Amino acid sequence: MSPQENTMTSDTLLKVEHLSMKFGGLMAINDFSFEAKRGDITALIGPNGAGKTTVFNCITGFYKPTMGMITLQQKSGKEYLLERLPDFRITREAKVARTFQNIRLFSGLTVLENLLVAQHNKLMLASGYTILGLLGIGRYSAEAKNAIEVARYWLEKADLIDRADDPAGDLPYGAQRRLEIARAMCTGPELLCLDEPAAGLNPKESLTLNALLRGIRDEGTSLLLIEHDMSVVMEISDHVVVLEYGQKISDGTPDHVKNDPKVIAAYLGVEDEEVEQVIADVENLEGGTH
Ligand SMILES: Nc1ncnc2c1ncn2[C@@H]1O[C@H](COP(=O)(O)OP(=O)(O)OP(=O)(O)O)[C@@H](O)[C@H]1O
Repeated sequence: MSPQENTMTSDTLLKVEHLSMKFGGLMAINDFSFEAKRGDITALIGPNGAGKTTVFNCITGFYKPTMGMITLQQKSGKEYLLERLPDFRITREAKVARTFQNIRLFSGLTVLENLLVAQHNKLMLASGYTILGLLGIGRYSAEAKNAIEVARYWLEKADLIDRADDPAGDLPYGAQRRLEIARAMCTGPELLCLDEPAAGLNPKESLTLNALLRGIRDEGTSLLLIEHDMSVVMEISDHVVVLEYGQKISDGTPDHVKNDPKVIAAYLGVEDEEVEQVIADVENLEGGTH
């Protein structure tokens, strides 16, 4: 491993350095480094099995990496070494929220209740963990009111306010995805990690999702997403990082990555020496269609 350089600037939100993750004999992530800037939507892409979810699981504390360092710098300048924290502290203190590939809502609770459960920690703290606190004496009732305001705010943003009292399980698939994102936002994250948010969405739902994600970024929460839907990635990302076989093969703007021969080769599954031929073929095809 090369010596660590301290290149954190005030706009660096997340810095992943020399990350490696081994499962038995399989090196799923191999010396992977990248940075995500505050205020950006950063996309992590790559073919199936490239290691994207493993990177997410290391950032959010579900896995402890075999090697490497993951630093999160909050707006206040406070830094957290995520690889050293248990997952609940990554959520609560470092303020990293996530959603999963499979929807994980409380389907029997209403849409609003799902958002209030997300704020449970804050409410319990305000109660002082006492029965008098819970009965509304002290800070609890003010916090409970605030929790409903926060929930309302994100329901409006996610275009779900009309469904607030319906069971979450009754919502269409795309609306459930937005509810998961709204629920994560109720925890007030600095970084929101989304694992394939557009999976299974129809084109209209996909557009609504794009608008929600841009809105979240514009309000000051940075996003890191894994996504297979390239139209979503190219449309909303500020920065794209590409993984193949656990290693970084490209890193830059959507336009840079889209035209990178290594990325084209990885997605088409061709050998490096065949890339130039593939690009020439693609250019010929494009020429033929003008
Ligand atoms: N808990 C685990 N135990 C053993 N191997 C694992 C584990 N998690 C992931 N892997 C392996 O690590 C490699 C990377 O998997 P990962 O799920 O991170 O890829 P991915 O890029 O997210 O794939 P996909 O796009 O298909 O979701 C794969 O070979 C996978 O089988």
